[in-house]
Amino acid sequence: MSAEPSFRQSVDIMFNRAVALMDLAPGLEEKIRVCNSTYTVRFGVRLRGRIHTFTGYRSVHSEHMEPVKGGIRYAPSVNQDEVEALAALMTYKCALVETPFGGSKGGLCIDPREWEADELERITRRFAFELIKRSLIHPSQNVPAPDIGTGEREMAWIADQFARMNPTEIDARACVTGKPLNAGGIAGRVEATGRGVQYALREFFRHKEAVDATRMSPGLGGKRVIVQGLGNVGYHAAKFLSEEDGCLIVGIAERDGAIMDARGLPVERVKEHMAQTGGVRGFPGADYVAAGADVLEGDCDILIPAAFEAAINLTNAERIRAPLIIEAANGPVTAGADEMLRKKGTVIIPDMYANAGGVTVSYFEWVKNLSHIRFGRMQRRQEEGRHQLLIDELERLSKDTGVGWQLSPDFKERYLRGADELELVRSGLDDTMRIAYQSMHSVWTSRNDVTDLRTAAYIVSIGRVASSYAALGL
Ligand SMILES: NC(=O)c1ccc[n+]([C@@H]2O[C@H](COP(=O)([O-])OP(=O)(O)OC[C@H]3O[C@@H](n4cnc5c(N)ncnc54)[C@H](O)[C@@H]3O)[C@@H](O)[C@H]2O)c1
Repeated sequence: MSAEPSFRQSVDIMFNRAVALMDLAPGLEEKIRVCNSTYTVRFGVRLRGRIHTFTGYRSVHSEHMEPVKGGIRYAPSVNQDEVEALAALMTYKCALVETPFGGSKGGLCIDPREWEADELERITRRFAFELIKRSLIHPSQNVPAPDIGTGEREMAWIADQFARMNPTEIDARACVTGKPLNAGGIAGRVEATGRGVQYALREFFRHKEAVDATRMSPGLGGKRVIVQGLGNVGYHAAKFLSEEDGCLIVGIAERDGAIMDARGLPVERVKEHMAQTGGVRGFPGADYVAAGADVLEGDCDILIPAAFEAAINLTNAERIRAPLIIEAANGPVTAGADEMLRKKGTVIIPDMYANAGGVTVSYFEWVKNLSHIRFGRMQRRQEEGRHQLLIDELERLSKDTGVGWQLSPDFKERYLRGADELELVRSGLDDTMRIAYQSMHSVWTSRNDVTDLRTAAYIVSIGRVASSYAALGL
């Protein structure tokens, strides 16, 4: 059995498979594939009576559109290969869901659980300082977002650091997305990636050819799901899926092991248990398995790896039983495992599509910051006016024709209320996930030489990046 390629090589292998089926201008393939630049910084922060040196990265994969976009990850294992792979995936993801960004990604080698909040704030501000002074954080150049180990809190610190260093920049808040609502964030960003996974699955199950390929019944009802990682993405995906009629979360794998319950796990209570105890072990009423990764091989309909890359690899791919895998994490299936699974007939909904909900809503947040107005604030009055006209007309018709019907007060109230920001964000996300799926699906089902969704997704994305280069020049 051959050794696993690195994460970066894995992404390139998948890219090359798609490019072989495309007719790109000579040399363009290489220009699209390579990472434009990666900045490495080592900086010191005085903490706990001594200087601690930290290593961070910000990689820019493609600037065919600017700003470039991609999260900042805090984990001890962060390295250049990883951020470059993640930055490349960002380029393809943004192209697939048509957010007008190039791809980037950053990371800091740190275990955030080892530091107090005030220490993390100092480390984050210092890291942000290094990136801001090189325009690697900037509203029109490079816009980070949360990833593993970071969230709203870190994004608020970064935004504030940028504002302090650029006091006259009116668009300062647009330098980063995933901020808290009261610091320029947008409703629905925290849940966005998990919500996107739910919308992606709903759309997948609407297409007969897709469902047939999994040999499952249509719809999400009755589906048994196993999730790996109950962090931001995994928790929201599991929670929203458990709210779908008849869909059961039968297994959750976390750092400290996994829990199983064929009757369905109550996701919010599991999350509360994790917050109190630090893990899933000891969750009442569920079976506990110490070797958490084994649960990925369990009997289920949908497997959702939502923790980290290479979770499904050459050592376990053959034993994966789920007919459908949706890659909520980035790169959870290695190139070798991907090949094995394709041969077995497992359908994989690829990461660049499956977890694109995050960057989609980040795009909405960035637009909101640049326009300096909450979504729905102006539309609401306008909508109310139009809805009132319709209601008046219906009531007049009812009177004139003598047909005795009336709109219920409850209907009027709901109809007149107008959309709020969360509804607008969710509907924009749903539209995006549907349209992106359809673009991938039509390549998958219309070409005999394309046998999987990942290759189809790459073909759509690479084609769009290539068109940008053709329009702009290099
Ligand atoms: N946050 C986003 O908006 C976003 C967007 C797109 C993609 N992603 C991708 O989704 C994945 C998860 O990101 P996140 O933001 O949810 O991170 P997170 O830090 O919030 O959650 C990660 C979870 O995985 C768990 N975990 C760690 N090691 C594990 C192990 N060995 N087995 C099982 N669980 C383990 C952690 O305990 C944690 O609960 C990453 O690949 C990330 O790049 C995140």
